[in-house]
Amino acid sequence: MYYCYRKKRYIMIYLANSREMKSIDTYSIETLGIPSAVLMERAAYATAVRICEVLKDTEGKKVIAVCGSGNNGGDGLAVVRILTTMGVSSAWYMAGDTAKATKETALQIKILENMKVPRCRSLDELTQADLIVDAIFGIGLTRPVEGNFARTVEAINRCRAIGRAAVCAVDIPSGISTDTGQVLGCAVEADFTVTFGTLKTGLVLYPGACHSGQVFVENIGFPIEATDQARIHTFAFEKEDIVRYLPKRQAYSNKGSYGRVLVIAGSKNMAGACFFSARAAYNCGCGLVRVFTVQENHDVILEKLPEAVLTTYDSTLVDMDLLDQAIEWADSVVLGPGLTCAPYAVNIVAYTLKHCKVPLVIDADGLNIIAGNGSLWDSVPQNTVFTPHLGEMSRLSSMPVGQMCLDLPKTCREFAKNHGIICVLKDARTIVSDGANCFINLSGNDGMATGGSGDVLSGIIGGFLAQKMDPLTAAAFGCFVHGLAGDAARKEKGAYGLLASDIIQYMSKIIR
Ligand SMILES: NC(=O)C1=CN([C@@H]2O[C@H](COP(=O)(O)OP(=O)(O)OC[C@H]3O[C@@H](n4cnc5c(N)ncnc54)[C@H](O)[C@@H]3O)[C@@H](O)[C@H]2O)[C@@H](O)CC1
Ligand SMILES: Nc1ncnc2c1ncn2[C@@H]1O[C@H](COP(=O)(O)OP(=O)(O)O)[C@@H](O)[C@H]1O
Ligand SMILES: [K+]
Repeated sequence: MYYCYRKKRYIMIYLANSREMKSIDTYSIETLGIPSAVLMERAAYATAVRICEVLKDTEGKKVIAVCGSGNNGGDGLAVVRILTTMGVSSAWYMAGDTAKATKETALQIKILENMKVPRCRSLDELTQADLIVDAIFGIGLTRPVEGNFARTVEAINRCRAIGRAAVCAVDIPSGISTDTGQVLGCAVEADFTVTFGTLKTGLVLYPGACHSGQVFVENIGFPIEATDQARIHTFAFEKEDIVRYLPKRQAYSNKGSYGRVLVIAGSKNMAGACFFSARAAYNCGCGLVRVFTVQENHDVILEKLPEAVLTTYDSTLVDMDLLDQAIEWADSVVLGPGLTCAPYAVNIVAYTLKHCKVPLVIDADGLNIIAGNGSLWDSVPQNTVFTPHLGEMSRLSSMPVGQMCLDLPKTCREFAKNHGIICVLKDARTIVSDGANCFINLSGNDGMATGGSGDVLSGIIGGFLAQKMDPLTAAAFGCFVHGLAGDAARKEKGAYGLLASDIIQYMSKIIR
């Protein structure tokens, strides 16, 4: 859960990487002249207030801050001073070398020494804490945590694991990469994180999101122009964005006004994929959906989705004229769910890629067919939306899943850039990129790891594309709506029994 201070100007949530965050910091301090100590004071004050809120009654409670020698450590030391002045019993432990302290951190040490605030000399003393402040590393972490630092991180985690102390991470849990959310060596597990200025990508990407606990984003006085000049390129939708981005309905309109989606999907014994995709496209407001599928699916689709227009084919002899007419008719095309990789399906994919002039979403077997037939890349239209899960992405890019996971935003962005497409890299935190900007989807839950869930997503994206949304927005916004519908379904049905059809059903609670 993320608590952001209300933004005055920005729509969507901004997610900074370490370079962008440092740029905001440096610009505020060096160009605008805001003293570093002022920012540090506000950061520490905001953290101290959150700590008091979490501790509720601070009487008899003890807080110990574990600090590095960088400015993250400086924040931690200032937290100890502020808590002390608030009457909270507090102490500090230096995990870093004081001789290497930054000027701001050295100043904080000096003040604590002048105030005679107790300093812990051994990690064993951490067991006396009711709350540990993790201020070893922030956005300045550059390499794996090892040696004494690793032992310190482990000591903090031990205190938490035995239920002795709660842990508050300052800015980001120490050991979590600000850019990728990966654990560099080892990392602190926090109950909550107080982060400054803006969310960081490492706080929302897994496993960083699990290490961060509840995240509070605090305004510490970075001016808006400092954020603007940093050119943050990663965003996330939030609930308030739904009304802003949803295609508008007009009283003076008809079904032709909201676009026509062609769903090329399904095969013998795979009727569900076309049903899910087609139904989801209807549910996001498009005017007409045509399903292009094998003749064996005729009756079941008509029964399950009588609203759909049907074009069926004989898979032993696909009539490409029928396919051509269907493509001509459409305002957007969804290609691939449940299609199989049979030779006739390869022909359908090849024909569609070559002749489709409207926005296209390629999913599931559409992706597998391209992965298995490299020459098809030549006919993929620019800005086509690809929706691979990690396995499909591995087939498409020949990159092992483990390697992709080291930096999912980079994997997604580079794939999109290299191929001139929009990539929707589906995972617990789906990433969407056009090769330049990235969206990280913050909605959704593990109940959605269920058959057909991806078919629903491709239908939603196709539905928004038909309503003239630009492909990047349709892809990112589609993921957000899909996840919110999954969250609403989970709330009422729980995670275990959640089915793809529930996601479709709950869509109408999200977009109305
Ligand atoms: N300018 C300021 O005064 C502000 C600083 N802020 C805080 O400052 C933090 C960033 O401070 P810094 O840039 O000093 O960076 P950090 O305090 O995150 O730490 C960087 C230091 O640790 C070293 N280091 C990196 N990885 C290491 C590893 N694995 N093992 C051992 N040493 C390692 C680096 O060489 C560097 O000396 C933010 O996260 C935030 O908490 C905020 O309070 C905002 C204002
Ligand atoms: N743990 C999770 N948290 C959030 N979303 C998830 C999670 N697991 C799966 N999803 C979402 O569910 C969908 C699954 O898609 P996909 O793997 O293609 O399923 P299928 O092939 O069964 O249709 C994706 O949109 C993915 O982001
Ligand atoms: K930290």
